[in-house]
Amino acid sequence: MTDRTRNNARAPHQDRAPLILGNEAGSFAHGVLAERHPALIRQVREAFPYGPRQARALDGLLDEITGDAVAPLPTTAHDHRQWSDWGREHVGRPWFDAPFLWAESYFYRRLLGAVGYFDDGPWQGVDPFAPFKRAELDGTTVDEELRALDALADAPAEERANALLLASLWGNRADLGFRATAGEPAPGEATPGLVADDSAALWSLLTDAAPGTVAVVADNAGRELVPDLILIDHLLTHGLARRVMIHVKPTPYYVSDAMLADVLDCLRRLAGAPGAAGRIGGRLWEAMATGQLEVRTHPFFCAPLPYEEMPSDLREQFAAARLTILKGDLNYRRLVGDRLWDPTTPFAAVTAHFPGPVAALRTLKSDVITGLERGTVDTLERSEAAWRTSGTHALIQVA
Ligand SMILES: O=P(O)(O)OC[C@H]1O[C@](O)(CO)[C@@H](O)[C@@H]1O
Repeated sequence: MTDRTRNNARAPHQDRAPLILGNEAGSFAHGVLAERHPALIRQVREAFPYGPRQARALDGLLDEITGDAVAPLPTTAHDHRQWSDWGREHVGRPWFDAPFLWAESYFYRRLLGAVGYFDDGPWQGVDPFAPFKRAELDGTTVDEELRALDALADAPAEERANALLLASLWGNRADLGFRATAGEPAPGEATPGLVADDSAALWSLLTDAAPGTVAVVADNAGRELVPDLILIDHLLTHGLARRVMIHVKPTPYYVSDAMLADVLDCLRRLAGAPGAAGRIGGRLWEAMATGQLEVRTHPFFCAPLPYEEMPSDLREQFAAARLTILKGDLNYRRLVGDRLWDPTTPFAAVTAHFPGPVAALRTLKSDVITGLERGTVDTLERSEAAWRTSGTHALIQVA
């Protein structure tokens, strides 16, 4: 048992920070529920020639989320019981009054229901976000990013490692959910900056003297997953990890979140590229075949719950890892709790529930933040109003 598994007590700050709800007009959370979700329904409706039943269901969901109370899942749904348990306090009440994390997660579940994702029939398992993910992965930006690997091939190992870590970190900026609202600027247009940088602590946990298993909890597909896979290749080829488990979503979620199909698309994209990228793709393909790289998934990854409430089978997997790398904003919210923390609340305190060493690699795209120095917070507050949510800033935090 590690120190962390023994230290399962609630962080002392846990009960003091309020949960983020969607009902404060002008807040980031309210904007997501009031603007991004309706825009996303319209985009999905246009991206497929859905039949009348699906179109009606999407229109109904649009009406519901913009005015009506939260409706339950149909009793025939495979996960009806689970969601009625999770939604006991929210079903029948306004969408905006629910915790932001719950409302977003349930929205994606309902969207999948509307397009028939779980129903018997030809639309079963058709990812409503696949056209957006595919367009991004096929884009020329990915070509440029892959070509840049050639220049890095001869760089000293440490420089290369840090460049790949930063590429994986900033890959989180390319989140398609951000693009749902027309006219919203793409994240990261301003000068990027790290608000916390524990990269030295991260590397110190990964030693080639006794490499262990590294868990990577992936976030977005495409332009985030490609650099994640490249970083994983670096860990494996330099003996910094004996095995890597990459955890992905079991069903489509938050628009661009990665599933197994997306991992395979990215591997094909890499393997089919010229130069260093192609070699990396070939090695990763082989690593999958030998089990050195393993894709895993779990229903908990689409649950509206913080990691503190993860089930024991997942907890055991993370406890066994030398390091778990959690990618992205949503994983961060679920790691520390979707709460309006004082930004100086220690990251180690709010992640004490996690069963093993954990690193968060995240661009800032929601109000949640912990572990900052007071001076950093003061500078950020003076410099830019939207530093918490615009994706212009990022962090690497380790505990
Ligand atoms: O892909 P990421 O980095 O998890 O970001 C998803 C983010 O999108 C939002 O849901 C808004 O749509 C954020 O609140 C959320 O955390």
